[in-house]
Amino acid sequence: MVLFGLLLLPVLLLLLLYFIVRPRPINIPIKNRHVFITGGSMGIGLAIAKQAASEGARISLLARSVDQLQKAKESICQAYEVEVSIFSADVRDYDAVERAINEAGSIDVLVVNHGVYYVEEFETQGLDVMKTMIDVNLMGSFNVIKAALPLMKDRKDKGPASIALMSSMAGQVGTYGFAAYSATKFGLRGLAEALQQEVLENNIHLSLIFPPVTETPGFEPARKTMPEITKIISSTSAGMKAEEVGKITIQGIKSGSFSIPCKLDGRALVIATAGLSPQRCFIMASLEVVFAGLFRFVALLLQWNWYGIIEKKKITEKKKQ
Ligand SMILES: NC(=O)C1=CN([C@@H]2O[C@H](COP(=O)(O)OP(=O)(O)OC[C@H]3O[C@@H](n4cnc5c(N)ncnc54)[C@H](OP(=O)(O)O)[C@@H]3O)[C@@H](O)[C@H]2O)C=CC1
Ligand SMILES: CCCCCCCCCCCCCCCC(=O)[C@@H](N)CO
Repeated sequence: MVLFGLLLLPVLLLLLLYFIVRPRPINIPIKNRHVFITGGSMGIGLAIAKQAASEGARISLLARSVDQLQKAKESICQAYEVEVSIFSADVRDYDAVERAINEAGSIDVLVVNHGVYYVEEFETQGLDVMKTMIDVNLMGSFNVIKAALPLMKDRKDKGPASIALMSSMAGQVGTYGFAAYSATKFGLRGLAEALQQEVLENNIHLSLIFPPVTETPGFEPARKTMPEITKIISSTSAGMKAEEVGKITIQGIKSGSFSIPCKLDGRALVIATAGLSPQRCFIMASLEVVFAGLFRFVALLLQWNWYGIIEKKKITEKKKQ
């Protein structure tokens, strides 16, 4: 009897969530569709492009450097028989972005991946550097989506479409040395949550990807200048290769996930920071409901650990002075 009761509760929870999760689950096809990737000329963006190409998508890449775009196109065309178009534009320049997108034609999957990161304590980082991150990462994403949305709504096949935004684990938890960067990535979450409510009727589905530190051309210089404390805290989650993040991104987009973690600890972080984000998968929704308290506890343990590290470092720094 007790056993029956114990089994009934989870079954009821699963059943209830199965019916109430909104938006409803969706699958977004990639094959033969037009995938437009900003920051697609290298790093994570190029890895996403290659994964999409391997699944038979038509690819468009946008970035600034024509040289780098050309190289990216060649490396994709060498490996896969797909159409690749390249567009040189700065995401901060709305007119240039609009021209590129209009030329590329109606988009089925828009991956807003471009981004810059300069890691430094708030006090020493210049306002100009902070503004650059906000302009590129945040306003640049607004520019791209603003320019693409009318065309996306007008797409011919009316099949499920995707807007995927590249956030970061630093967009789920504020991280030492990442004040401005974290702000831009947290900002993307607000954008995605709000926009999802507006474009669902157009069969457009939002995704946010949350990678840990990833080996890319852009990360090399960032690692060199990173504060010691940032290195320690960010290594809480092991680093990844761009190719792995590329695969997971396309997989996540296809399965219509709103939040796309990149590893198991990333999945735990999604649960710990679920808030009022949509969750389409009733099984994940059940895990969130059941494990919310436990993961909050783990989060508090992590904060205990991080603040301990910071305190120790500051004491040894003072002794050196
Ligand atoms: N690497 C990491 O550790 C992590 C990265 N991320 C995020 O993933 C995304 C990609 O990062 P990653 O691959 O490392 O970056 P890279 O620096 O390796 O590549 C960045 C890409 O964005 C383009 N880009 C940069 N600025 C602009 C601009 N103003 N206008 C148009 N395109 C631009 C670059 O081309 P060009 O310079 O020619 O314009 C390039 O194609 C970013 O949003 C980043 O924040 C998230 C978590 C971890
Ligand atoms: C409850 C479960 C907790 C799971 C562990 C949480 C670990 C958080 C670590 C934060 C790391 C942030 C790295 C961002 C790197 C980045 O975005 C790059 N652009 C930087 O160069």
